Amino acid sequence: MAVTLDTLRKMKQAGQRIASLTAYDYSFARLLEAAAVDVVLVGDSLGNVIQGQATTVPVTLDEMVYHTRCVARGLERALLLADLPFMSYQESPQQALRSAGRLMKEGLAHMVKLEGGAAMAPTVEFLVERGVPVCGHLGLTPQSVHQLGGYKVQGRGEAAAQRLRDDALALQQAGAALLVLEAVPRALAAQLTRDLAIPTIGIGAGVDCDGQVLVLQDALGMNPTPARFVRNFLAGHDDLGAAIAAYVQAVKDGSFPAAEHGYD
Ligand SMILES: Nc1nc(=O)c2c([nH]1)NC[C@@H]1CN(c3ccc(C(=O)N[C@@H](CCC(=O)O)C(=O)O)cc3)CN21
Ligand SMILES: CC(C)C(=O)C(=O)O
Ligand SMILES: [Mg+2]
Repeated sequence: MAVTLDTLRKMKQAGQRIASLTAYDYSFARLLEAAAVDVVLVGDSLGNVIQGQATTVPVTLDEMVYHTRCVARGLERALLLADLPFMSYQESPQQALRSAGRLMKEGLAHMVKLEGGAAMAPTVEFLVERGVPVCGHLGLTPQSVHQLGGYKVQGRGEAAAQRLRDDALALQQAGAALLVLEAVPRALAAQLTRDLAIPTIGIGAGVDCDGQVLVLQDALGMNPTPARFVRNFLAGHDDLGAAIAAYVQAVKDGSFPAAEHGYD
């Protein structure tokens, strides 16, 4: 049975963890599908791992559409989530709707993800009211790297934690159906996950999120300078399919992430 927004909601309620990985092409999409990955994300991290760029900032909407369409051809059950790239949605709700429309009509995405908090809530509401499922992304938002001053943990300290809580509630209130939490302290992510009705997907946010996501190349040991939250799942496995199945299993049984993959 296909994974839908309703499936994810019910998984949260039942305490079943959501396994997500990125993919950028048909061949890997098939491998993820075979391993029963629940949510396949065509991330703008393709700027880093496909194009070799330093950040996600230069990634274009045309590039996202192309990779999303490639991935779509390899999927059957998984929910296909695609990132809106930098400056394809920040200008106005109308711009966001046009960009999301391309990811869904040409890329065949089921849902789009955008970075940002309360300031993006009117855009989220505009999309959701017009039939576009939206996933939020809070904490370390890589499109803002030049503003954040690097890839650093977010939400440390009471003021920053309160801002993150307010942002999360604003996104949920606006109709977001899913929320990625990146590089935030474990206790804060746990609290957000408890307080929100919508599922949270963590990356460097501890084991208490409703699901986990990693960049595929990171999970396959291809990152020479991995962040703390990365584990190489290819180690000890004979092929890519077994490595991806091990990731799904570790997310489902709560053995990944371990304490060493998170931030206090
Ligand atoms: N291959 C890849 N994996 C990713 O997870 C990823 C991308 N690319 N591109 C876009 C962003 C950038 N991301 C990053 C990159 C580096 C760190 C990192 O090295 N963090 C350090 C310091 C954290 C701190 O103490 O403040 C770490 O050790 O985790 C985190 C997230 C996450 N995203
Ligand atoms: C790391 C995930 C959450 C992402 O946004 C991406 O791959 O672009
Ligand atoms: Mg992204």
